[in-house]
Amino acid sequence: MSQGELQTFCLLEIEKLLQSNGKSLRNYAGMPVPNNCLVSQFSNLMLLRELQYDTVSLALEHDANVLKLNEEQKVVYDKIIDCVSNKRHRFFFVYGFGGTGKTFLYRVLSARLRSEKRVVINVASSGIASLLLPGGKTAHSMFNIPVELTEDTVCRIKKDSAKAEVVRLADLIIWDEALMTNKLAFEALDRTLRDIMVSVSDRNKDLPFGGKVVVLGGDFRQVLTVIPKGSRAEIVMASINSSVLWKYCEVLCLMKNMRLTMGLEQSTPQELRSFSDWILQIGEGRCGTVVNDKLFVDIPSDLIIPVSENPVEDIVNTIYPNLVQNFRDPSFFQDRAILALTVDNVEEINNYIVDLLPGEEKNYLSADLICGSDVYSDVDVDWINVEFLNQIRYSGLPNRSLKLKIGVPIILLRNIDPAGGLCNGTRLVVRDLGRNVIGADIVSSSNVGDKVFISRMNMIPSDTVIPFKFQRRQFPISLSFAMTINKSQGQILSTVGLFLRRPVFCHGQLYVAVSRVRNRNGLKILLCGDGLVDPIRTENVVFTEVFDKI
Ligand SMILES: Nc1ncnc2c1ncn2[C@@H]1O[C@H](COP(=O)(O)OP(=O)(O)OP(=O)(O)O)[C@@H](O)[C@H]1O
Repeated sequence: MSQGELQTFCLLEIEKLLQSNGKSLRNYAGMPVPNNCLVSQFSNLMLLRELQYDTVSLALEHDANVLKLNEEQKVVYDKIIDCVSNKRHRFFFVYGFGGTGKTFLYRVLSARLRSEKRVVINVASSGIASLLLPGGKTAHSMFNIPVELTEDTVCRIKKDSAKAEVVRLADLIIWDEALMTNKLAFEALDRTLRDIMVSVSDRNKDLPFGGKVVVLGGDFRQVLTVIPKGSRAEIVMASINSSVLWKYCEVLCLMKNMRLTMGLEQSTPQELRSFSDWILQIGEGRCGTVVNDKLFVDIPSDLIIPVSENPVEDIVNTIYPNLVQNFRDPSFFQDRAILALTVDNVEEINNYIVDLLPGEEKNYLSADLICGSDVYSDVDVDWINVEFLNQIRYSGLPNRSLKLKIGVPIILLRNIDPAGGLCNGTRLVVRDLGRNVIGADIVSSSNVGDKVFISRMNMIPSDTVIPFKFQRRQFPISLSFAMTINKSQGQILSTVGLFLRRPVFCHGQLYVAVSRVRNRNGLKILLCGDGLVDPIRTENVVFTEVFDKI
């Protein structure tokens, strides 16, 4: 690479990082900008990367792992490979609960096709799930899917761009955790692919996903796409199996739990099987008693945490025993968490624990401001003062006030650098509390042990429930002694405490919570509330109609 090329390459990388934080090199006086003549040459880097896999090592990886596929995985593998090899356009949904080996299967498929110099696009609905896929990206960043979706939305991919070229060449598109995404996003991708693929054959404009082989994966028992304040019908109607595309889809089921074999040091196969069956029954609403149209599940007594006068203290003592002594051990927080239903419950537990811990506390405050206040004709913006903005709290947005100490575990709330393992959902432990940066060690997903620095960023929530846009400048993190059940989706932990101050209220929440552990010994549940609470049973919410359309 010449000096000029090297400079353009570096500037493009810096520009990408800045743009993901809402800034550009052009915002900084005196900073050079990438040389336009060289930019087009580099934009094809994406394609180069897709074609530069080490085919020999991938072939070896494939040959070793394809032999390990179980019978049902092999059926799915053969079907997909057959479609790709014979250029038969198909749309599949791989339906299997956590641990049935969906990711393992995607890895074998990707290794096989990439070893043959074919292009595979691996994406996932969440950043944390994308890290598990080889060369994985979030679907929104790969396909430039707009945040606000309507029935006419298309992805922002120009037909003559390098990205369009990668998409055109792709032999297989895999999209994991598909049920976390609104069906409108898949419909936007479908329209975009038809449009892009017309240049290959006119026929493609009439084929689903422009004639590509598309594999979505997920588990209908889990929490479905989140619609703020959405009704049951709205949530069910927003999932992919309510889409016009679903009629083209072939569902491929995986039922054998491959993760079971990994918890064998601590449980017998029978114990693991019966625990796994109990979880599945919860997920499908097949166990419990119906009282006044509500489904209640009995919790085995050995899973229950007895409640005293201070339930927060009870669950903290159970899940984080000898907290003050263990607090300096970096592995102590790595594999355990308390799960709660609401942001308020999560905050109550996090603040309780951080106050218990030794060390100097630093309180980082956000800077909040309303965006474009003159454009809200239907909102009286005069009463939206800074104090009011400071009080806004909801899932996914860091708090106005962030109380931290060295050694506390935190979770990222934004995708900062997916390639470096810094995604929405990555867990870290704080090592340095600077004025403008926080130093931390990664303790979950890929890149465990890496030391990273996190700076403040501007965040503009896209929540339609708030009738105006505002910006919060804060570190994109929150404490993670406790997290919401929805946030825990996709994470596997060894010790989980489920804190139910009120029963679950949405499809999949109880299932997701109880299925985060590797085996039964790792799960404890605390039932409490202001009114009368049955100490051994809790409500389960399952939108059974979602299974009717599979
Ligand atoms: N055929 C197989 N042979 C050996 N190990 C396997 C096989 N299939 C899956 N596994 C292992 O079982 C574990 C669970 O598999 P995997 O993570 O692929 O499941 P999953 O369905 O993607 O789960 P989740 O939805 O929770 O991410 C992994 O450690 C994986 O390596």
